[in-house]
Formats: sequence, structure tokens, C-alpha cells
Amino acid sequence: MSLSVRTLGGPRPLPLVGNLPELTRGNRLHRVLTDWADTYGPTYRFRMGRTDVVGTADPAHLDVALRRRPDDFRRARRMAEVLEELAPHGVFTAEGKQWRRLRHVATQSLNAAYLRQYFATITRVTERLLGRWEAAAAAGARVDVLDSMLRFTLDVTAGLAMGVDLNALEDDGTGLPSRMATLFPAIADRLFAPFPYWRYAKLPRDRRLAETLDEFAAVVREHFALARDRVNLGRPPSNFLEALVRPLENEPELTDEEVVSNMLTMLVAGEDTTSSLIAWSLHFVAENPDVQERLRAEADEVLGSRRTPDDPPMVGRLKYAAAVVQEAQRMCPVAPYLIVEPTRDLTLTGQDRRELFLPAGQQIFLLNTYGALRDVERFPDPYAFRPQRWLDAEPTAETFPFAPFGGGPRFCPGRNLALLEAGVVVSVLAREMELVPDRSSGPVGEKAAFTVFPTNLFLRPRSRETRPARG
Ligand code: HEM
Repeated sequence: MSLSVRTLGGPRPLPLVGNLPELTRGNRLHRVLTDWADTYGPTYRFRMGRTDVVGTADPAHLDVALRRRPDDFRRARRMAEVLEELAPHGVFTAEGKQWRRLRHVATQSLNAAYLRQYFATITRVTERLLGRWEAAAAAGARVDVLDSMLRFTLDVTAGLAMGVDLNALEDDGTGLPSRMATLFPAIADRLFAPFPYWRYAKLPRDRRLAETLDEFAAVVREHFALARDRVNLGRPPSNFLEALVRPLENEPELTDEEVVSNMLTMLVAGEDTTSSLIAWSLHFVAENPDVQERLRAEADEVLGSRRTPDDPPMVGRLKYAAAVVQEAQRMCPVAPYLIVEPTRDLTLTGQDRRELFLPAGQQIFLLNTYGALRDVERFPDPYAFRPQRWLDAEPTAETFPFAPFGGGPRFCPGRNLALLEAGVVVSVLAREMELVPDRSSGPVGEKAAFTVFPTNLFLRPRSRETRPARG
């Protein structure tokens, strides 16, 4: 006899609003979802308005829901609809045949060969970032870490995806890059709005959002026309935009709308997440001077007289920096839940062998990083920031999931790029300057929107007195 959603335990809902007040209070949705799993067990029910929703941290359920896509599970329709209004037919929200076609192009253009080819973009933007932080150190100024990293990742992603240098790092606050930065919070606001008011009346911020999207679309169209010319001259595609000109043998060309949407998807998916990951990593480095010392020693040894790494294999030798990034991601995962729904009626078997019946369209929040602070077998003393655990790690069976990049066929195609960027920035900044926390505006916080990002995170970089000799 299988359980139904109604019979699952969970928090008591209020009339009409259900558990929404508790869920959205204080922008700590991910913490509330985790607390409910602690209280009611790994699979529970809550209510958003009048709709029953399932939350689960059961590794057996996660495995099935992530792996059996796009056939048996899809991204939750409510979330997909909001994103589709802004970027119709992007790979993140596409399903079925269209998703397969777009996914192929996305993975191709983020594979190791492309990243090697485009590594120069990452080093160029890293040099620019270093210049900004050195200027702040010389002026004794503090740096808004998330803002700086948003600009860094926007420049890297636009360079890799379109071959365009947006130069968001040096934008004075009036150009397209700065307006792009307002796009992401606006998308998040819509995702969690109790009512889709913008379909009936546009507020000034909705008009600004539409203008920014139009401006961005014009930039993409201009560069796509150039990319089409280059590919039609017989040149092999060398970035995502050029790859979109001829997506697959025997497949129809992509429409301009699909091209614009996929560029936007890449920027949103690549910028918002990676900037938070790097910002959290720098936060933990600044809080732990011993970690900073080890990062420096490693960078001195691997980079020698260079300011930035030469290529991805050299970044691969920065193993302690990679461990710092992984540990920061464990302490503060930036994408701690995924929202899916079954495409047909299904019965799933949990880790405890109990069966759960899920009707088609049932919204499910998958707590894909629940194990980060709860799987004490894998991560003993889970609240301690200890990068070394990733270097000593013995493979251990997973009690609870820790899948910060998702899993199965829709696994994040940008994982390697994100880790590459994070490893470079953490290593290079920690080596070139002393990173000191600045708490003059209060403690560092976090905010859950579509992803989870740090708030109030400032560092005061100081020039390092002793540097290795440059060749
Ligand atoms: C710390 C950085 C990042 C994190 C934590 C992250 C996390 C995720 C997660 C959890 C998913 C959903 C996976 C699933 O449904 O199983 C995803 C999907 C995706 N990510 Fe990332 N991501 C990051 C960086 C990037 C970057 C740098 C790019 C590209 C420039 C990117 C592009 C995408 C795309 C296109 C998808 C949709 C894949 C699909 O639906 O097939 N991500 N990411």
C-alpha cells in the first residue's frame, strides 16, 4: 500500500495561504525547507496557497527524479512559465525534443576543449579584477564582494558565450552591464510573487526589465549576425553563439528568439550562481588566516613568477584552492533546491522501502544539498570550515544527498567553468593581497531568491608586503 501526498507529515497550513508566510519570511526559504526535513522526516508535505507540495531529501527519490528526465520528470511548470515569459525556449526550461537539441549545444560549448580555447578570456578578466582590488587596497577602500564577482562572472560568461567584452568590471553604473545586474533580482522577485500582477499591470520596474531585455536582445542579434557570417564562411564554431548557428546535423536552424533566450539563460545560469560561490569562498578565506596562508604557499609554488595561471591544467594543480571552493560550497550551497514535477502518475520507493504515489504535475522541492550539513558520516563536524576534508576524503556511501550541481541528464553543464573561475580567483586574490573582513555594516547574511547569495559581504584588501620575485 503506497502513501499519498495527503498522508505525509508536515507543518500545519493556515487557511488560504498555507505555509507561504513561514516559507517566505526573512528570505530563508532553503533553511525552512531543511528544518522541515529535520522535523518531519526526509519526505514531507507543505502547502503553498492551496496547493500541496512535497519536499524531499530522500536520496532514493532524488536519484529517480533527477535521472528520469526529461521523460518522467520535468522542471515545475509554475517556475518554468515565469522564466519562459522572459526567455522563451531557453535550455533551462525547455523540455522533450527541444531540450535535447539545446542541451547538446550547451554542453558542447562548455566542454573542456572550449574552456581551454577560451581560457585567455578568464585570465584577461582576472587581471582586470586584480587591478580593481589592488586599486581598492591602495586607497584603503573596502570591496563589495558580491557586486565585484557579479561583474567578473558576467564578463567571463559574455566573453565565452558570445565573444563579447562587456567590461562590467569597469562600468561606471550607467551601462548595459549594470542594468543587467538588476535583471536577476527582478526575475527572482517574479518567481516568488504570490500573484503574477505583471500580466495585468506593469510597474516601473517591469518596464525597466522589458527595456533591459530588449537592449540585451539587440546586442545578441547584432553578434549573432556576425557569428552566422563567420560560420557560413566555413569557420568551425568557437563560442556558444557560433555553435547556435548550426545546432545539429539535419535539424532546423534556431530562431532568433531561441538564440536570444539561450544567451540570456547562459548569462543568468552562469553569473548568479558562480558569483555567489566565489564570494562565499573569499568570505571563508578572509575569516580563516591559516587557510589564506596555505592558499598563498600553493599559488607561489604552482604559479611561480606568473600572476595568473597559464591554462586549465595549471589550475588543476591548485588543489588546495579547489578544496577551499568545495568546502565553501558545502557550507553555503548556492542552489540548494530544485523544483520538479512528474509528467505522469508515478509511484516512487523511498530509502526506507515505503512507496509514495505522486500524481502527474505534483510539485516537488528536491533538497539536493541537504547532506552538506546533515551527512555527518561523510562530513564529520559539519559546521567547521575545513578544506582539508576534501583532500583526505575517502569515498563514503551517501546518507543524504549533496549534489550542488544537480544530477542526471540535466546536470549543470557549467560546472567545470564555475569551478575553474572560482579556483583561479580564490588563488590569485589570496596570493596577491591580504583579505580582511570588514564588518562595519554589520554581520554577513544570506538571502534566498532563486539562488542563495551572501548579503552585506565586504572585504578590505591590503597590499601584501612580501611577494615572490617575478620573472
Ligand atoms: C557555482 C556555480 C553553479 C551552480 C551551483 C550551478 C548549479 C546548477 C544546478 C543545480 C542546475 C540544475 C541541474 C539539474 O536540474 O539537475 C544547473 C543547470 C544549469 N546550469 Fe548551472 N550552476 C552553476 C554554474 C553554471 C555556469 C557557469 C553555467 C554556464 C555558463 C551554467 C549553466 C547551466 C545551464 C545551461 C543549466 C540548465 C541545464 C539543463 O536544464 O539541461 N551553470 N546549474
